[in-house]
Amino acid sequence: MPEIRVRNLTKSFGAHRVLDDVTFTVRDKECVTLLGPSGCGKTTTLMSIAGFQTPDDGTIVCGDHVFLNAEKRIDVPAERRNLGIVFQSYAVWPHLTVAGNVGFPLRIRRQPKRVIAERVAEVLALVELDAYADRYPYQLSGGQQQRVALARALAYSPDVLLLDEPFSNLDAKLRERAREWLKQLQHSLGLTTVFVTHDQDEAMALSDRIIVMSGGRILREGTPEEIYRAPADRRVAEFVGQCNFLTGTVQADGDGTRRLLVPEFTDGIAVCGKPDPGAGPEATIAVRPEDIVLTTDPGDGPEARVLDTSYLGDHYESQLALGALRLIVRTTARPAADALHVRIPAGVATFVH
Ligand SMILES: Nc1ncnc2c1ncn2[C@@H]1O[C@H](COP(=O)(O)OP(=O)(O)OP(=O)(O)O)[C@@H](O)[C@H]1O
Repeated sequence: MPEIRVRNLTKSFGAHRVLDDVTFTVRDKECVTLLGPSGCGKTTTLMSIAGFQTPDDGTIVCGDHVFLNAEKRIDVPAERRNLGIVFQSYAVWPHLTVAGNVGFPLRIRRQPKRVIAERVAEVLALVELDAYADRYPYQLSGGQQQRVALARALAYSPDVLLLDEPFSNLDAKLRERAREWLKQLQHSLGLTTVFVTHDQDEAMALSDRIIVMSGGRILREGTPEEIYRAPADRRVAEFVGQCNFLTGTVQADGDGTRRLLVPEFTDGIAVCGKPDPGAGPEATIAVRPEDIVLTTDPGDGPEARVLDTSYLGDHYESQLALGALRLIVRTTARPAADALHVRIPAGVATFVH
C-alpha cells in the first residue's frame, strides 16, 4: 500500500481559514487518526485527500500519484484516486441486498459477473457477513450496516482507506467491538488508513499514530503513548484524557533536572523531558490524575483535603484541595478522609506550552 504525503494544505471558506498549513505523512500500512474537537478541520482534511474538497494551497501525493498540486493546478477527480471511503452515516443503499451493495462499485467498473460474485464473497467473509449476503439493510443492525459499507469500500481493493467517524452512530458496546474488529482487519490487510474521530478512546485504541488538530492546525503528532505521556501542548493534554496543570517558576538543578516551584510544594516538582519551557522563568506542567500518589506519610509531601470522591468501577476519582490549588487524583483504593499527603513522583510531570 502507498504512503500519503500531505503538505502545506490551506483552505478558507470566505474569511474563515479552516486549514492552516497542514502537513503530515501516513506511512505504508499505518493507521493514522486525525483527532480534535468539532470544527477543527479533520473532515476537510480527509475530504481533501478523498478529492471532495479542493484546498486553496498545498500538495497531496499518494505513492507516486499526485492527487493535488494547487500551484500546478493538478486536482485528480475523486473517482480516479482509488480510495475506499466510509462515512459517518450508514451509506448503504436500502433497495439493494448486502451482496448488491458490496458488488455495486465493481458493477460500475464493468467487471464480469463471475469476478463480482467471487470478490463479493471474499470481502463479505472478511467482514464476517457471508451469511447475510441476501439480506436487505433494514434486516441488519447498525454495526452490521456499517460493516457492509466497509465491505463495499474494500470491494475494489482500494490503495488507501479513509474513514470518517464510521462508528459514531453505534452504541458504546457495539462501538468497542467494531473498533477491535476494524483494527484486526486493518492490520491483517496492511491497509494504509486515515481515520477521523473526535473520540479520544477510539483514537488511542485504533491508531499507530495520532494527529491532534485544533483551529485548522496540527498541534501534536505522535504515537498514542507519546500524545498521552508528553502532550507538549496544553490543549492536547486537555483533549486527550484528564490533566492537572500547575504553573510556577523553573529551577534548574546541578544535575540537569528541572523543578517547578509552586507555593504548595515546598521542594518543587521534578519535571522530565521536553519541550523546554523556554527562556522565561515561568512555566506550566501537566500531571495526569493517575500519576499522583496519595500517602499518609507527612514526609511525602503537602497535606491535602478531599473535597469529593466518585467511585467509577475500576478506580476512584477525587478532587483534592491543597490550599487554593485543586487537583484531580485517580486511585485504585478510596483515599483516606484525613491525614492525606500528596506526592508527585519524579518523571511524571511534563512541560506544556
Ligand atoms: N462548505 C463549507 N462552507 C463554509 N464553512 C465550512 C464548509 N465546510 C466546513 N466548513 C467549516 O470549516 C470548519 C472545519 O470543518 P470540518 O468539517 O473539517 O471540521 P471537523 O473537525 O471535521 O468537525 P466535526 O467533528 O464537527 O465534523 C468548520 O468551522 C466548518 O464550519
